[in-house]
Amino acid sequence: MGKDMNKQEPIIRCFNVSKWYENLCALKKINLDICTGEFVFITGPSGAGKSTLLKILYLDETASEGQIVVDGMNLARISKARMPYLRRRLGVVFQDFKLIPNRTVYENVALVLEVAGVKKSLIRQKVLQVLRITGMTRKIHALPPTLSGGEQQRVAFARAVVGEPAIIIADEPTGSLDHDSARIIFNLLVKYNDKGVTILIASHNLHLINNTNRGRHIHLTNGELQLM
Ligand SMILES: Nc1ncnc2c1ncn2[C@@H]1O[C@H](COP(=O)(O)OP(=O)(O)OP(=O)(O)O)[C@@H](O)[C@H]1O
Repeated sequence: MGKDMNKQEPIIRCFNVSKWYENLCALKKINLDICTGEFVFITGPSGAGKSTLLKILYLDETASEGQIVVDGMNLARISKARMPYLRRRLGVVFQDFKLIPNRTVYENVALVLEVAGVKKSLIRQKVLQVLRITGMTRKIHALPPTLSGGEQQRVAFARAVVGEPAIIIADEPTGSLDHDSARIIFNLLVKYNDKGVTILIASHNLHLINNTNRGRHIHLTNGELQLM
């Protein structure tokens, strides 16, 4: 299939997705298609439901109602055996990095591939490659607490992409970073999008959003979706 045709195919589909936390409705009947290779920004005020939507997509939460299909897999019906495969199709970047503090940069990134059973020599090759892309090679033996916030996020980014995901989901990845570090992370997202990776990013950083011609902008308010 040609690249242009590929772009038309939704890699994420949400049909009437709702999420309740007890009496609180965090998402209300969300309908959303995201095509392969798209770059999508989700904005909205605090409490609008951005993280909830992303968590459902990266399997950290389950929807209360509705149907979600990610990369052809219906999340409500996916078998336990297929779950690790789906997780590997997703690279997740968090605002607070979520690195393991007592493991080195190399070990943090390598862990993803070790869990997936990749052989050691290939792990080394892939980890070195993503550390080079993220500019973190010289900190390969450092522990995360000794790194700046921007450096920690670059390691977290390397960890998210080392398994060559089809989709990168980033929840406020630049939220705690200074402007230059935010720009580096944003440029990495753009670089991967250029390779065909689908990007879904929740961000308050209107400066970055407004300074790129890239992407579709989706706005959430009180759990309801508005296409911009
Ligand atoms: N585990 C939870 N239990 C109960 N309520 C929750 C839980 N997680 C989120 N909520 C509530 O759901 C609503 C949506 O929260 P969510 O974190 O998705 O918003 P958000 O748009 O990501 O906000 P922010 O920009 O501040 O991160 C909020 O009212 C929040 O308090």
